[in-house]
Amino acid sequence: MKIFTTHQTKEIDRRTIELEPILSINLMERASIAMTQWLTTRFAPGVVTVFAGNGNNGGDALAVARMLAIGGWEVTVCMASHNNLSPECQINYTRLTHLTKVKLHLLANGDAIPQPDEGIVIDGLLGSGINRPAEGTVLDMIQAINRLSLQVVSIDLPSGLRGEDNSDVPHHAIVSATHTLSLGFPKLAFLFPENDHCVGEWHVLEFGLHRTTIEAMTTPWHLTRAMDAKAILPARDKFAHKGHYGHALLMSGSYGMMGAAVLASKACLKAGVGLLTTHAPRYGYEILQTTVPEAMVSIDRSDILISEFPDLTPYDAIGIGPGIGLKTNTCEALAQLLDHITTQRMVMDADALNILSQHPELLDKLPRETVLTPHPKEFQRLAGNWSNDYERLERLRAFAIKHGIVVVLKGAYTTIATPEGTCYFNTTGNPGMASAGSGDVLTGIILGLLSQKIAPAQAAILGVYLHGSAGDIYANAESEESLTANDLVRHLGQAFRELKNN
Ligand SMILES: NC(=O)C1=CN([C@@H]2O[C@H](COP(=O)(O)OP(=O)(O)OC[C@H]3O[C@@H](n4cnc5c(N)ncnc54)[C@H](O)[C@@H]3O)[C@@H](O)[C@H]2O)[C@@H](O)CC1
Ligand SMILES: [K+]
Repeated sequence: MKIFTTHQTKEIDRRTIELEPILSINLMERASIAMTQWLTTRFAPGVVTVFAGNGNNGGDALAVARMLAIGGWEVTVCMASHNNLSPECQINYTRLTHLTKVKLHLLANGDAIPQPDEGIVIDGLLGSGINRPAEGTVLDMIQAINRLSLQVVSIDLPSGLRGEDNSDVPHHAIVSATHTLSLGFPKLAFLFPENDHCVGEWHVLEFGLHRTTIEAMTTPWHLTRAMDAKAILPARDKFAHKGHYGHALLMSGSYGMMGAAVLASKACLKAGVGLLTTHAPRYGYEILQTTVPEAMVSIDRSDILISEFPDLTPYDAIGIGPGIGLKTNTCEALAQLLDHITTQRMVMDADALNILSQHPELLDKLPRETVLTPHPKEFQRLAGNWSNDYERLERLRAFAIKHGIVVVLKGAYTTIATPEGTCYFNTTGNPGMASAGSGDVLTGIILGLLSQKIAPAQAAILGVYLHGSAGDIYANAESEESLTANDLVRHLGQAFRELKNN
């Protein structure tokens, strides 16, 4: 699903009005009907306090207020004034004033800001038209809303929040919503951890924007829904043999860190690879042979770390990093590997990424479309610091473009950036997955998918989706708290099935 900028969304609104064609006021009515339907399926009729601004976000709010009043709700509306309204807001203001049972507070008349202690609040003060941090009366209303202990439903955006970059906006100048009803598309800002305090649960409401315009408009930002991940999943051939699904080489483990190699190996096998060879230090031999009997083991000359790599000819894809440590011999083996790799696809994680940040000259040797899977700290070591989430996203895109690689930045809404600078935000997963070994499992899954000749960016998108989905399946059945990396491996089968049946 595409994520557009606020500017693009306005253009889509405009083209819908022109090409459908539909009057702007009627498009607003359609959006307001979609929001009212959402509200009435979620809440029983009761008390609602509506805060409306003077632009089209306020127009939406006034239309929703009218529809709820007609539906039997007890409606109070609060506005700064009824002057300088946008044309659509003016029409909806007039329509609302015909309903005598709606209580209207105009702060310009000296009315106090209502302080309801029951029902729900609708926030339609500011939407995508915000052009400066909120101030004056609007800021007073935002702060009044935030002092209430009621559920707040924001129209399109929590008032005060911009669709993209919010680096100059203080938290106290944004409404803290319980739910945000995003019109047409999600906003980029919803996906940033720094906005978690204000966005609440967000929901995208469709209201019939112009299809062809949406299809033709390009954007670097996408959200991966089940149908997008499913489209990547290749069908399995009835006459396939194990060579069909590729031979993966996993280079993983060191003394005391063999668990990483076990988890990544298991995950790679569960992701459907044909054959797996795990290259590990000598001390890892028995561990791997007993815990992952399906994998072949290639033994390093070193007892305790990886210091070499096997002949690469048989392999379709290589995964390196989980638990390998940062010793000089291992760094040298990695540098050598990068000199010898030919057609193999590659995924690098954990200590392999730390080696890259210690030896940045190696970044130039990465084969095009190598997949790196850093968590934010690892990415910071690779690419430098950032001061806000928007800047972090820009840095991620720039880094992927500069080095011609696929970067998987892990976290809530794990973001996959391609060498072309396109970003895919994942929608599965839960906080229970921020635990030891979770990353090793992801590396194994992506390695398994790469071996099956799925293109690197697609393998990353699908792998991240399945990994999160396995976590969600477990958390729904058990709990987030008890989730361990092994649970992710165990539920990968169900994650595949759910995706196929979707
Ligand atoms: N084509 C349409 O009619 C549609 C518009 N939609 C709604 O329209 C909204 C955008 O409407 P607008 O572009 O009118 O913008 P807004 O309603 O977001 O706000 C614009 C008004 O607020 C003022 N303003 C900006 N920043 C301010 C600040 N910090 N403090 C105080 N006032 C400030 C502006 O000068 C302007 O008067 C969307 O968010 C959505 O809710 C939806 O109804 C969908 C269709
Ligand atoms: K709003």
